[in-house]
Amino acid sequence: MRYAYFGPAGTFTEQALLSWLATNQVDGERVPIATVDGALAALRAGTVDRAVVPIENSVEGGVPSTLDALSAGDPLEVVGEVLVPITFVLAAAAGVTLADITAVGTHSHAWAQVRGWMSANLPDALYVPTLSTASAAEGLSVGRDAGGSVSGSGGSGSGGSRSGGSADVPETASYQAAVCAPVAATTHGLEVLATGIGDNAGAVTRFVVVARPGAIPHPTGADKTTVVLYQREDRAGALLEMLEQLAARGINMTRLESRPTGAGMGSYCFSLDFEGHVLDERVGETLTGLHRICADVRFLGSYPRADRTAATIDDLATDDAFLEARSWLRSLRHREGLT
Ligand SMILES: O=C(O)C(=O)Cc1ccccc1
Repeated sequence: MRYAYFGPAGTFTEQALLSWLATNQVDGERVPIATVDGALAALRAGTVDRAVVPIENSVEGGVPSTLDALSAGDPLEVVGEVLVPITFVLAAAAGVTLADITAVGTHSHAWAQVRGWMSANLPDALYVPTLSTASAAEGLSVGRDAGGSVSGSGGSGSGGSRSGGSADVPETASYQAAVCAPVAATTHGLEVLATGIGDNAGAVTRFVVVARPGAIPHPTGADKTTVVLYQREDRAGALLEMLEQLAARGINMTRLESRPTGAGMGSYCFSLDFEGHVLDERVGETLTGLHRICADVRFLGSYPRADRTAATIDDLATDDAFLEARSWLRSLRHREGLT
């Protein structure tokens, strides 16, 4: 199976993919793609079988590019999730010291998680955004000068290419250090100037394994479902009405985000994860309720939880409770001679 991942090699996303392959004891070809959009586009185009992308961080919250790319375009479905503890290092070419650093390159989510360390240790350093943490490290590696700009013919930097490699590092990039995973520093022959520079030692990022429709895994009892809800009209209580559909069936929500639809100021959709599988009765009833009251419900998959924590199901929300209630209604109608 071919797995696209948000690359290049050495990203946290590659670590997520490696962890997924090891946990599931499967082999897979790893295909690095420099953007989340690009990885999902390759999946939609059928050049890969799965795509692994970051969706949520315990410090920074949702990853907008992923949420938006899943919400629009040809349908895709999440078939698994992976949790990766995040440890950042500050890496630079050999010989560079903290005193030499005037600018630091990294992914925006990484920068947001090292702000405290930066303001204590490199308060004047400029932030240079890069497509990923590993591409920041790549920009400092052999074949480039110490300023992170392209030397010789290695990479055009002119954009256009969406696949891995160096095309995402602009020729004008100018930074002397990268915030990246320890493995990215090693891969690109960089020296580590500081380790554990994240402001939150327990930071975890959640990655999803995405497939084209038709690959939903069977229920395990410890599953999550992801949907995007579009409200019918902007009016008081619309979000509450949607969430009531979950609450009334005893469903625990694990993520909720509002995202602009792009249709105009104030037009939002809601991206959410909740416990349970589409084959669970309480989830099925919730989805039919949401379908009834929403303008659109985009189903984005049911999949086993990475932490394998079984869903907490109230006695009144078990499959048996729903089936018993449904058979009660059937017999009532039958008794009345209506069916
Ligand atoms: O840039 C990377 O390495 C990624 O995989 C995205 C990311 C960035 C920062 C924290 C977690 C994931």
